[in-house]
Amino acid sequence: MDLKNFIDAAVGRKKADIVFRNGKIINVFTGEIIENTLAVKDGKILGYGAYEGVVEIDVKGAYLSPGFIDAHVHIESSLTTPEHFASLVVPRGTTTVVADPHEIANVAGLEGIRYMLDASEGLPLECLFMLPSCVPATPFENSGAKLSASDLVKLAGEPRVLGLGEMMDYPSLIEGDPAVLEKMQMALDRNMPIDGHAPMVDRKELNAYIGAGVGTDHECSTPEEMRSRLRRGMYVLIREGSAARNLKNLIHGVKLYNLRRCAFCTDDKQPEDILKDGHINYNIREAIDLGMDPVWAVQMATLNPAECYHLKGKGALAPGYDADIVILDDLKSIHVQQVYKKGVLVAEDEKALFSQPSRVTDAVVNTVKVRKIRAEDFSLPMETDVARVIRILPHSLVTENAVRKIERDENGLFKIHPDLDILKIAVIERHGGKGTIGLGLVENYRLKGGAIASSIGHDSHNLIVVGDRDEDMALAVNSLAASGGGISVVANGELVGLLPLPIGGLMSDKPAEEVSASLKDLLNTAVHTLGVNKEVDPFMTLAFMALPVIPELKLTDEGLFDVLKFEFVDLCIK
Ligand code: HPA
Ligand SMILES: [Mn+2]
Repeated sequence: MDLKNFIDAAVGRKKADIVFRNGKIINVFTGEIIENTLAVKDGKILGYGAYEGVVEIDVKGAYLSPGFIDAHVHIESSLTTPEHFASLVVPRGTTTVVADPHEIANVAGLEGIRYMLDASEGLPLECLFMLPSCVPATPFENSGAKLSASDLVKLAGEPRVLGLGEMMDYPSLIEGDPAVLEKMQMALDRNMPIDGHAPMVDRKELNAYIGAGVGTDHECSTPEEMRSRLRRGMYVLIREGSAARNLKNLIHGVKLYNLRRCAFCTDDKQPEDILKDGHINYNIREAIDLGMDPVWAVQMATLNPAECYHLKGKGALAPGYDADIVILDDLKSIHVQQVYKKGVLVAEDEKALFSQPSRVTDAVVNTVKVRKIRAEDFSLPMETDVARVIRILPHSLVTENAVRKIERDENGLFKIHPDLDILKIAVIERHGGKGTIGLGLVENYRLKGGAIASSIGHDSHNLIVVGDRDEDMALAVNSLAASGGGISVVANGELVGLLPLPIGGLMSDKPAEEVSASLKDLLNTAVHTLGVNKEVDPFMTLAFMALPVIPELKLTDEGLFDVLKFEFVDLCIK
């Protein structure tokens, strides 16, 4: 910033670049809403007062808010590249995100993270990154990369790298695992923030976890869990996404005294949910609808995450701060009229005024490396007719470890029974490694007469397929492998739906609206042609079926995993 220019404009010796007149300015430092003129110079806020500007904008009584900040997001979960993700969220008021690229990192390692840095360069959405601390998420799966402290440190100096990403392997941290402590030390030595992920951890283990340097948690699901973290000085990121929705349960846990340590995040939000409901503006609106003071809600989306991640000059409309400004109709609808990024108009009436095509590198395409899968790969010999079945729960990432009687054919192989809602599920290693295939059984998905496959399988992103016909399962997998990854639907031997996700097997290079429309078509096909249970999001459910850190029973490419016992278990019960 040119100091002389700023000072001349601030004292009025020179004109401001832009002046916003007749606005209600939301002051997140004092909680006031101040009717005044707001002035901007060289992309910075000059402040309030009787300014004249080269450009004068009469906002006619609208509210002026600092740009919204998503405190924790996996951009890849939007199924779109950073360029198209920006076009999706900026018009809804989000001007900065703190992103954890562990999805693409599990597929393409450091080159995957570099891709996210390059693809987000120069966008009106400021994408700041946390280095993924758990790649792979656990030792019980085969990912496309393994990242140690000596790997991560190579990116620690990047200007838009903030800190260390969600420390999901909290058992190893609490046990003092040397490799985990080395990653922690790398961040601590650089005074970098460290994100947490520690559902149900409490008491002395939580003291150890926080005292070692972990500063945030977005996995709280109850006010008690929230309180236990706030009491220990942690920031609590209240999550409202497509997969996990904790806002309603937690928002009343935000009190005047702990407000400053509370922020909003989305974690994982699919394009159609962002198009339908919004992004961080949705979190703000929901909080206000549930009775929260509007300025509190705005502060949780602006100043608090900025302070949490040491984002100097962000999160408020104050002298010298970035002119990231969101113009709102009112403090009820939180409808966004216009968005300014560093003083430049970048969105109006929920439409982006910029367009940056996807910039893709070789490191993140052709990442599905798997042999041709055959129907017989899914034949399932069963020693007994009692099995451990993954029972899917509606609108949840948690599954139940159910014991069920199953049918076997004359050769002792698992046989689909028309009256039993028990399907085969498989996880296939696809990074060109061991080619391992984990086989299991799943209940309450309710698919009939086909198969669904996906290359989104948190966090190792191996291929996941569910079905009641082996040939269709093979066709579903081979179809998405041929498109470099994606989501495929097969019914009665025919491929009836395919959403290519050629970037890492996770993201499309197409605009969000197109991706959303394709996903909606696939969803309709899954429900209406294959009869998949409407209560479960067929693709999101599959996406988390291989994540062995969320209870109770999950499946990785190495086999069936009891998350509570934290060990592999047999499919058959003898
Ligand atoms: N979202 C995406 N990836 C994850 C999550 C999550 O909530 N938890 C562990 N890996
Ligand atoms: Mn993930």
